[in-house]
Amino acid sequence: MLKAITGLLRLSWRQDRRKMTVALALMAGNAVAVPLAALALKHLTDNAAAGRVQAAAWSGVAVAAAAIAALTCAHFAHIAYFEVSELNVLSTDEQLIAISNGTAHLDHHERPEHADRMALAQDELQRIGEGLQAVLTGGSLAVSLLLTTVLLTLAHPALVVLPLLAALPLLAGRRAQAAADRAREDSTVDTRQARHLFELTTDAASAKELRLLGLVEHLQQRYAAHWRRATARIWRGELTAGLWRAAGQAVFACGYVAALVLVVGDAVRGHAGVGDVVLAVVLASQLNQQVTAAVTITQQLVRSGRSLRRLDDVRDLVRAPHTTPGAPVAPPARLLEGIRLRHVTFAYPSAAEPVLHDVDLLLPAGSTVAIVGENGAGKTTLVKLLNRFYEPDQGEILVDGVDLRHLDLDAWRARTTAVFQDYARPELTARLAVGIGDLPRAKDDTAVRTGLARAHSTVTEHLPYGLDTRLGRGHADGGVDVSGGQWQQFALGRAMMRDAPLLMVLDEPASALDAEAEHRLFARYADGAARVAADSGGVTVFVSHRFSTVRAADLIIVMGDGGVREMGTHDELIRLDGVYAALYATQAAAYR
Ligand SMILES: Nc1ncnc2c1ncn2[C@@H]1O[C@H](COP(=O)(O)OP(=O)(O)OP(=O)(O)O)[C@@H](O)[C@H]1O
Repeated sequence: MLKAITGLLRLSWRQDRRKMTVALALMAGNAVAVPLAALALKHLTDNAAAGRVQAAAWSGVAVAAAAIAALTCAHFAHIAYFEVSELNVLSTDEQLIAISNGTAHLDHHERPEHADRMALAQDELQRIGEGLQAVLTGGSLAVSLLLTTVLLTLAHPALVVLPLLAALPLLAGRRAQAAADRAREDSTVDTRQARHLFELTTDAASAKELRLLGLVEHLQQRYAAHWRRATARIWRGELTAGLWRAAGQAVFACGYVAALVLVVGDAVRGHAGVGDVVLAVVLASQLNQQVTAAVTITQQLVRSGRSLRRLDDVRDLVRAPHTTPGAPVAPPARLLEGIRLRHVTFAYPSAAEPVLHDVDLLLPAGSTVAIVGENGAGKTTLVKLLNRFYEPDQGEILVDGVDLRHLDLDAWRARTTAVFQDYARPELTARLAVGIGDLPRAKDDTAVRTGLARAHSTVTEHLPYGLDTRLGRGHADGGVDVSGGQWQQFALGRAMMRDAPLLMVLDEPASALDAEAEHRLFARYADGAARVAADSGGVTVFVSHRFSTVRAADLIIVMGDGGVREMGTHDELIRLDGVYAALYATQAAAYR
């Protein structure tokens, strides 16, 4: 908890020192004012009982002043730290984004725990705003408690025990919070499943399939089952937490009653004045409120500490950034030989079996290479290795003879471009949705139009405001919903923004098009690729399931059984009469 407090204070101090100083001063004022009001009340009572009118009047003024200070200081402090709290939320969100994207690796994104931890961190970090309030109120409470203890001891030495008893509800409160948090955590898998099912059943993309397959009721039942399981777990956790809290409060309540009996007894025996009784009654009831508040504050602090630790949980999954052995080498201006995979073996970090085993091949400079193979054969994995999202466990990838691991990663990425199956759908203007393919020229209309022309796309011509059209529904002034095929064209345009890439990956970039349209696209694209290849010797890698498209490639790689099964031109592979020839014949027959 101490780490959470210092972490939150450091974070807030960085946001705005002036506002933090004001807030700290006002909270200190609040801390002192509350017990002082009780002390002033004791004097008021004693003076009134002794008939000292003027002194009683001054004591009355002191009571009023302390009471007003207690009320207003906390209020104005809140105004001072509110903005800092909001900035804290922004700052932790930014940290989360930075951590999640802080490595060139991809594996954390592809692990289910990452989605879980991100969802949890995102949810909980929204509440980090209350963390600062908890720290300041907690600090103020600690000072108040200290003063209250001193004053109580002055009223009767035995009353020093009372604040110690206050520790029990605090400890019980921590146990309670831990139980509630554990239950929440245990239910995240169910909550995530329920959320996914909710999205699936309300998403326009799946609506058709769900109706046709008659799945709606089934999915609804599964959604309800997950939700019920999650809710039951959370309820059990909250019940345990409630029992812990009640037990803690009960112990303190017994001490409170005993304290009052003690002081009243003293007064009856004439050892204490009426003012002392008033002081003890007021302080003990203040203490009760302070303890109740302290329990809540402790819970908030534990939660804030946990929220801050969520950042570390996400950070733990994100592997260290790629390191380059030795000084990074700049990628070649022009490819002369090509990209060679030498005995490459690769297994995903979460899997035991390698997806690629001893793959040995050359993607010649300036060529168009098609990769085919059944689902799960490792085609996408191969192109992910070429982009260095992962690194081979054995073997090496050589770019004109230089190990990819020795190349300056940012410089290599700047010379590659790609369209993946799961392309991004950035809800920006049409211009930016394409332009961000080459950030420095993102707003350059000519460059954007060139990108779209290279992708043979006329997608923006059908939009109401051309390049200025806002895509998607997430805009205050309305946006345009575009189809899956149109999003894909934006992704293609984006990939074509960069001039003279050394590697262009098109991983089923035309899956939203029909076979004929894909074939035409690829044929036209191959012309463009030849032009690019003439400039930079760049390699174009095309992943497709459609053999009519594939046949035009300079080199066709057939993947399967964890490696390359066949390799050659279309004619060579047909002559070979192996897997490719058989699959080609099957697809050709289907189209006839
Ligand atoms: N992040 C990952 N973690 C673990 N295993 C993975 C991961 N990504 C893919 N795989 C597994 O690796 C194998 C190859 O996947 P890959 O996506 O490369 O196949 P593919 O040939 O591109 O398939 P498709 O034609 O369906 O796109 C599959 O068995 C897949 O389940």
